Amino acid sequence: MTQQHSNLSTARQVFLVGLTSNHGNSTYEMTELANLTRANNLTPVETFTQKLERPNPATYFGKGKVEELAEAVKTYEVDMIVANDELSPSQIRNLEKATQATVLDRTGLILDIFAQRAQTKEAKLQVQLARLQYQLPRLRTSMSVSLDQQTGAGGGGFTSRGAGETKLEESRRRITAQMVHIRQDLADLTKGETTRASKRHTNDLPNVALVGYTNAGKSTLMNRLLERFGVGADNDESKQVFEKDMLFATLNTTIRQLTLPDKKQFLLSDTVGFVSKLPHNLVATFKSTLQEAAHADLLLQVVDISDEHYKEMMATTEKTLAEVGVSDVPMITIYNKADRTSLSYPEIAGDNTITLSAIDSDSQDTLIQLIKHHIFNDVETVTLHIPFEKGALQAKLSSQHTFLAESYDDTGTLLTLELSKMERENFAPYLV
Ligand SMILES: Nc1nc2c(ncn2[C@@H]2O[C@H](COP(=O)(O)OP(=O)(O)OP(=O)(O)O)[C@@H](O)[C@H]2O)c(=O)[nH]1
Ligand SMILES: [Mg+2]
Repeated sequence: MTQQHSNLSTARQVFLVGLTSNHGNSTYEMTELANLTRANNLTPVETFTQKLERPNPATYFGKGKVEELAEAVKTYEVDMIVANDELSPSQIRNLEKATQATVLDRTGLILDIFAQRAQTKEAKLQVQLARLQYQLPRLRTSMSVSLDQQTGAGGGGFTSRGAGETKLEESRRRITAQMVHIRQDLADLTKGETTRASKRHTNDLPNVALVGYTNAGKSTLMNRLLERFGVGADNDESKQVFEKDMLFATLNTTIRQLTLPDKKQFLLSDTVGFVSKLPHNLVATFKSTLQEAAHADLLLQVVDISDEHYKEMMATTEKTLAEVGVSDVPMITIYNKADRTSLSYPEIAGDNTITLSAIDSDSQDTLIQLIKHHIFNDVETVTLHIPFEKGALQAKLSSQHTFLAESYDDTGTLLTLELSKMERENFAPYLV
């Protein structure tokens, strides 16, 4: 079913439907749903909401509202409805029957967008797996829809049922087998990932991770910092990431090394952005991508301060981070896109907050100072004794530090230099 939606013409008009309740923020969620809908090349023309504490188990909306919706579908000649929640297979089926329109739920919508955006092999496999998981219990619905269309029948008549049942089981088996395959491919890929991740950790450079709501400006900030400080020995380090004014521009994690003018270095990672009610099976399949932040020494939460819903976006980000198990990592909040507001920038408030514009070089400098304050605040002058046979270690230290003193004894070199707490722990065996 979801494949059909991806192939639609750009102008397809749809209705948005959602529930409001006493808790939750439905205005923001419906705005977000409209943005997600546009991101999937659909045009929302009207929004229908109903105040219900819980969705109607059969039809999502209550009876009267469903009738109103069916009327409107006829009047506006709209043939698709997008719901703000994940619906059960039977809710979709019943609502489709009552309104004669195709029903796409929030999960299907987000999965479609992810499928269109996925670029890397890992992201493609992750989306494919999440999609199959979503489709498996919904096979009957999607089949009856496609059968209806093929035969031109109104309601999936009895004649096609026998053949359909067998086909259904065959499809289930095929999908399950496909899922096993994809899981294996992902496991093989992730094995490489883990090796890379552990390499990064022995690399003893501080890890700083950009996180935040989709479209907040994470990739833009990454690129602007790379242009100025991405001068690693490996040319690849300065390679730019994809930035664009669209939801979910980034679906993978990129890690780059930054070298500041005083030789201090750290790793910066950019990753997939968040949205509220991120489908559970997407969170599960993207867990390894989303979890990059869990290993960080410092999080940079990028917030689009020019968006009136920025507070809800921050709450969404924090909720998603907790969901993927990121906790107790220090965080700087970056109020970005200040150039679109009347706020003055760059401006630091306290230790953990900065208002700035990613595209302004003063802002970038101020941000770097703040990052340095966090990750290099615990430097102490120490002396290390590096045995002569550890020449590579000494070379590495010299590429990352300025030595305050250097001398020799019978077995090795004595180096006096400034090291962070983390580095002191890593070099503990060599401390004098
Ligand atoms: N005016 C202004 N625009 C910005 C700023 N930072 C980012 N943008 C724009 O915001 C849009 C989204 O930027 P991205 O960097 O792709 O956002 P992202 O957070 O990486 O988004 P996802 O990858 O979708 O999670 C782009 O059109 C950027 O040009 C800023 O400081 N000021
Ligand atoms: Mg991005």
